[in-house]
Amino acid sequence: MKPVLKVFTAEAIRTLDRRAAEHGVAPLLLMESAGRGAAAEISAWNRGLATGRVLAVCGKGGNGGDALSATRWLGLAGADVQAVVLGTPHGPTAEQERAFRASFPDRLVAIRRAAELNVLRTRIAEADLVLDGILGIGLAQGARGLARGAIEIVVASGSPVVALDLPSGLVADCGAVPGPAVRAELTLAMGALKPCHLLPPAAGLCGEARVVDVAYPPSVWDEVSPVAHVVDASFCGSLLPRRPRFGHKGTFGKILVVAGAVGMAGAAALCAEGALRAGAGLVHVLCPEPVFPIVAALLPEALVHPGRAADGMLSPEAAAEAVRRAQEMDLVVVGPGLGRGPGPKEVVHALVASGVPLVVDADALFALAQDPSLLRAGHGEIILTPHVGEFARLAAVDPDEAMSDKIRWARGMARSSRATVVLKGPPTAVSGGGDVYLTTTGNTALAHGGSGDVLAGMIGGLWAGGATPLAAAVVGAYVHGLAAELATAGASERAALPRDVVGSLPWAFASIEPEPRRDS
Ligand SMILES: NC(=O)C1=CN([C@@H]2O[C@H](COP(=O)(O)OP(=O)(O)OC[C@H]3O[C@@H](n4cnc5c(N)ncnc54)[C@H](OP(=O)(O)O)[C@@H]3O)[C@@H](O)[C@H]2O)[C@@H](O)CC1
Ligand SMILES: [K+]
Repeated sequence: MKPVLKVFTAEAIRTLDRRAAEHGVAPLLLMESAGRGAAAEISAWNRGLATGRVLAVCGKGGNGGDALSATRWLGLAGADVQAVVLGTPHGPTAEQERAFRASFPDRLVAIRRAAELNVLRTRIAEADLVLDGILGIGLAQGARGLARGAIEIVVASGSPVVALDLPSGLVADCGAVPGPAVRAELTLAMGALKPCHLLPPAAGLCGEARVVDVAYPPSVWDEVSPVAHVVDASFCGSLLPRRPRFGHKGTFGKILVVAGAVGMAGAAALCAEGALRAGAGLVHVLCPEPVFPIVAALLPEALVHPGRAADGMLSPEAAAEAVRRAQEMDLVVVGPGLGRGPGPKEVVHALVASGVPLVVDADALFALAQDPSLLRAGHGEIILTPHVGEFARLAAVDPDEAMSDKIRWARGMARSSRATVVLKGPPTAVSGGGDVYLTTTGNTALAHGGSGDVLAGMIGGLWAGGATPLAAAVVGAYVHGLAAELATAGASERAALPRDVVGSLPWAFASIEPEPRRDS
């Protein structure tokens, strides 16, 4: 079973182009397939706009050539087309310019200097739809010169924009927005998605992203490695641990949740419920004695143990009990609502040093960040589940950098810490140090305190049930997002809470479970 969508860097795309040329497929052939495919996609997306007044804004590079080709095809199908070309095109883009002029004489104007950009302002005011072909994967930093001026005019116009390959001004390989950038309603990624189509904040400028087929010989796809995979329901379904028909609660895994503090009992309960609803057979909770009755009352299915407490948190003396109980379990989820202080720190350190399999979340990540050498020292199998802020603290990196380049950061931390890293979304990036998997399910219902606690529990539940750490992390993140979508079907994302999401998990899992749901 393969993940649906592969994500490629600009460098990988250039390799595809090179390999295609070696197979005798010239750049102009690729460009023409891209342009024609884009025109068909635009027509399917909005026939009204596609047959109205269409203006292509074209750079001198390959992206401009795509726009010229797409616009020529829209014109041949009846649209009223115009093109503005910035600078002097070269290579296949010059061929596209010739072809456009041949079909539509007097409909193409070339701009050579910034002083001439007023022509673009006038044309754009008359257009129903703008095709953005100013810059594509050729941009590695903020746009300069004519291209920058044109981007600013497109942005100021407020016209509906379809971006070819990517909105001009974005850098293909990450989610950073290094300067002025076009905001598109539809982005037509040529051949494959690039990281900028998925990672914020750039992804927010792409609108709907669709992939247009480019005429690469099929075999060249096997010659380049994707930088990430976007997973889907059938892929996640194939990773689900099996549930033998005659299984019992002992078959499906025993988990210890070490969580909770005064004022944060709910975190422990949500985490334990996530574990149970992900299929764990038995879930024990070790929480500070003062919150023990609350956690027990919140979740009748869990076995709750009062731990020694100080300042409303587990005390350093609870560490020995945590390790003792952990050794009787398949794995431990530690961190939700644990609090920050000497007790939680001691408990986390003791669990890491004991070598038990661990899902490390929330305040346990904080404790780890106080002493990152713990992760470099010997430890058992670990899944780290940081949000961007927790990741930034752990990796000593700027949060914006971690967010916009999370594919690279998730893989890097997985390698340096020998852990499975779940860098939470949107999208969530999961890596065990090799391939990176992106889950794009979910919505803003997950932006409520308590969501992460549910996810950490789910990942523990899947892992204890027999999934590999990587599979548990991928499936957990995917299904958690799916449950948020189900919880908000016909309901508001602002009002759907983590307990609604956790309550939707039976249906979210059902939607990915392969048939038959149980093995005999
Ligand atoms: N096989 C193919 O050919 C296929 C190509 N395809 C299409 O081609 C696109 C890639 O084409 P590309 O490589 O020509 O890059 P592209 O994004 O058009 O920009 C190049 C221009 O940008 C300029 N420039 C650079 N930095 C800049 C800056 N900071 N600020 C301002 N300008 C800057 C640079 O100027 P220069 O530095 O040369 O003066 C150069 O003129 C790709 O995204 C896809 O759409 C697909 O159809 C598939 C087949
Ligand atoms: K573009």
